[in-house]
Amino acid sequence: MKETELILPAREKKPRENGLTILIDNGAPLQLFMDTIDSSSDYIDVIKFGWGTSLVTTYLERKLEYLKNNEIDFFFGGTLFEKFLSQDKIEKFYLYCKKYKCKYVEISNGTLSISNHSKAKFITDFSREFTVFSEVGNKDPQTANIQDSSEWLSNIYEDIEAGATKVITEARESGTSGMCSEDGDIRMDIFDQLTNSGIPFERLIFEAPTKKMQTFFIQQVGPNVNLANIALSDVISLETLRLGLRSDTFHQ
Ligand SMILES: O=C(O)[C@H](CS(=O)(=O)O)OP(=O)(O)O
Repeated sequence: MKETELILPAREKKPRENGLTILIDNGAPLQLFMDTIDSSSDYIDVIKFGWGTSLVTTYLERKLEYLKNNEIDFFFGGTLFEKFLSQDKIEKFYLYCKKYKCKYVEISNGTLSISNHSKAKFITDFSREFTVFSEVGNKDPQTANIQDSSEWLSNIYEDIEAGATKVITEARESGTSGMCSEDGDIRMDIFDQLTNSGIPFERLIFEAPTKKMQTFFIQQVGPNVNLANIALSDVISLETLRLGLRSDTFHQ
């Protein structure tokens, strides 16, 4: 960032624990991927290869090499974990993560119908060898709608207890389920419950694919809120929101 006399919010330098920006790669072409990193690596902490895209991505190894050279971490989307689990092949998922030298693993139950308790057992198992990001919330809007805020809270506690380093709140790539209503509004019952719970925000990562969601979390939690499912094209835009350099958060 350029030096000026402006007074702006402090941001931890990388590698940081708070204020993480986690991008979602939904299968971007290699050149676009590398250009994004070249232009903005100071503002990218982790890249998630969304759902099962890592299986289909031709240049996965080259992307991983590029991330390593730029000190950016990565993980595979939780849906991939769920896919292996649905076919009773968790050992193969473990080997897949080892093969690609993953440091992080996402453990979720947003699509596959397993209890949070079962999910928590996998969190414990995987946390012996990986840093686990768990995910809470359902991808199906109808199922998500009937998950009340106390269920969210107890699931988050259970995940942390089981060994999750941070817990991701579901919103999908579209921001239309999990912690969001179908029209993209954040469910305030869940957010308020989280705020009142005393769980440090550092332990949470909010999926926030839209500017509206990013603005909300920056306003409510602060510039160093952890945000995920950020599009490759939104890195600089998000950083300016964090810094109060855009109208939406100008008066923070
Ligand atoms: O949970 C997510 O945010 C993503 C993306 S989407 O829900 O498929 O749009 O899934 P994941 O498997 O965690 O990448």
